[in-house]
Amino acid sequence: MTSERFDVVILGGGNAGIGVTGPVRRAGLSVAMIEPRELGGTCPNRGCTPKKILVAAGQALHDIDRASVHHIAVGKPRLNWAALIDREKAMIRDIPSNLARAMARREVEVIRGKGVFVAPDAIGVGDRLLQAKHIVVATGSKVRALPIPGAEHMITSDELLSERELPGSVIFIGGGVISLEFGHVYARAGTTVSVLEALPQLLPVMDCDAVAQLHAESERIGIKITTDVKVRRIEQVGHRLRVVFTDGDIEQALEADRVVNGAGRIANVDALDLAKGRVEQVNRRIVVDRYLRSASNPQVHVCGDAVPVSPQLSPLATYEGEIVGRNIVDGPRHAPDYAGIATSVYTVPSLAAVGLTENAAQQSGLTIDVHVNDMRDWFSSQSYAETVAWSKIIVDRASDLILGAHLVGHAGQELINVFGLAMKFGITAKQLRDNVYAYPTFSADIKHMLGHA
Ligand SMILES: Cc1cc2nc3c(=O)[nH]c(=O)nc-3n(C[C@H](O)[C@H](O)[C@H](O)COP(=O)(O)OP(=O)(O)OC[C@H]3O[C@@H](n4cnc5c(N)ncnc54)[C@H](O)[C@@H]3O)c2cc1C
Ligand SMILES: NC(=O)c1ccc[n+]([C@@H]2O[C@H](COP(=O)([O-])OP(=O)(O)OC[C@H]3O[C@@H](n4cnc5c(N)ncnc54)[C@H](O)[C@@H]3O)[C@@H](O)[C@H]2O)c1
Repeated sequence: MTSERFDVVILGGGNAGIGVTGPVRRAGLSVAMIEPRELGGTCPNRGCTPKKILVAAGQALHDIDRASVHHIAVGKPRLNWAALIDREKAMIRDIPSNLARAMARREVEVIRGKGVFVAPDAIGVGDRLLQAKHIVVATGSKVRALPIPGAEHMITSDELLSERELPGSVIFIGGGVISLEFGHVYARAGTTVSVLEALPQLLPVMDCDAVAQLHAESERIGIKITTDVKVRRIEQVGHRLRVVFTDGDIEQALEADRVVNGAGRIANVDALDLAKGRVEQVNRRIVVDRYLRSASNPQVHVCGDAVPVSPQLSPLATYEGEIVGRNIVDGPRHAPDYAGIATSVYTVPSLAAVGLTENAAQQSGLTIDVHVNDMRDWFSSQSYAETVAWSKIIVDRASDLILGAHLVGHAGQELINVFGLAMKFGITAKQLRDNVYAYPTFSADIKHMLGHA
């Protein structure tokens, strides 16, 4: 086997891998990208983008449900689920080929297959051997396997985005982002939805008061939520599935047409033969330094969901990819800064957040002001007949800087970026209050969310 030489070999053609290509190609380095599936990876093909198309349908059903508040009489909506899935697939169909053209324009050689380490500076893919000055692990994440009997009966978000038949009932194991986002769409479409969460709180990393708002709203639309449970096993019962779990000492069971593994995703690095690359891992997590390089082999860089220590978010994967690309070009100078990264749970209404939760802010030792508002009786909320409209903004009293913002409803998935911008560029609470906003908009309420100085 003759070896080919590249400056950079990237494993994975998702957001992270593609993010690397900009800086390294601008610097004129030769690049090979290895990808076995659709270019673009999870976000455009099996994640954010197709999911949001279903969420948009859920929003439409919500709006129809609220139509009577505006004195609009509508009949019971009928959702053609198969046609919705077809619309979703049609909308994302061209993304991989568009990205292939973009990679060709950047003169990145895309190689089809799965890459594995064969040496600290070499990757094998099919019958090719690629030697590289820099190797980038951008292989994303995969659903965390659950070690329970009957785990093989579970499906994942991949199937939820593809199945053309709307199930009558679904049990989600795990009360995280994926379960709640799909659970809201399904519940609005008429499916009976149950969520079983191991911890006392849904979305354990989010602000507990914000989660309480979303929890109540999820129950209002009919989702049955049980927290603090231990799932024991899954059994086939005819054409249905039964999930057996314990709630305290009491064994209980729920039955449904489908059971979904929504119990988290882990870095997808266990099939890479990391030992041959001299890449240290602990519990199947690559150990990285602050520049996103392997702690044991600095020729190897890691970005996106494959990084075990940063949130699994699509814009963050692109950002980390760009950081890795810049470090390859400039040497190890650029470390990621995760402050001010806004995120949203795309339920209807959404839960949007940036920065510290109140608990984390309390523990930071800073003196904080916490502005909490139930905004349901504000004019903007009433105009749009919002069912929930809630905000918590946390401000550092000494510097007047925003430490965290948590919004449920009230266009939070858009407004959160204003708070993210403020956090990143040091805009104070006073400056946010002093800004003149277009009126009437949800953004104009930012002034009032911050209370009076
Ligand atoms: C259902 C769902 C919804 C989501 N919604 C959102 C959202 O709304 N907002 C948000 O910010 N994030 C969302 N995410 C998370 C987001 O999709 C990921 O954080 C992001 O796609 C990660 O990008 P990545 O490049 O690190 O990994 P990926 O996009 O997964 O790319 C990794 C690529 O590596 C390839 N690969 C694997 N093994 C090898 C190998 N051995 N050799 C070569 N290539 C290999 C894979 O085929 C894959 O294409 C969602 C995720 C899911 C599952
Ligand atoms: N809107 C978005 O930005 C978005 C959307 C979807 C996914 N994502 C990303 O994908 C990642 C994976 O999503 P996810 O929803 O699978 O994970 P998650 O980490 O959001 O939630 C997993 C949940 O499952 C619970 N859990 C774990 N083991 C369990 C068990 N045995 N029984 C019951 N509950 C259990 C956890 O306590 C947690 O609440 C997220 O962390 C997120 O970063 C982001």
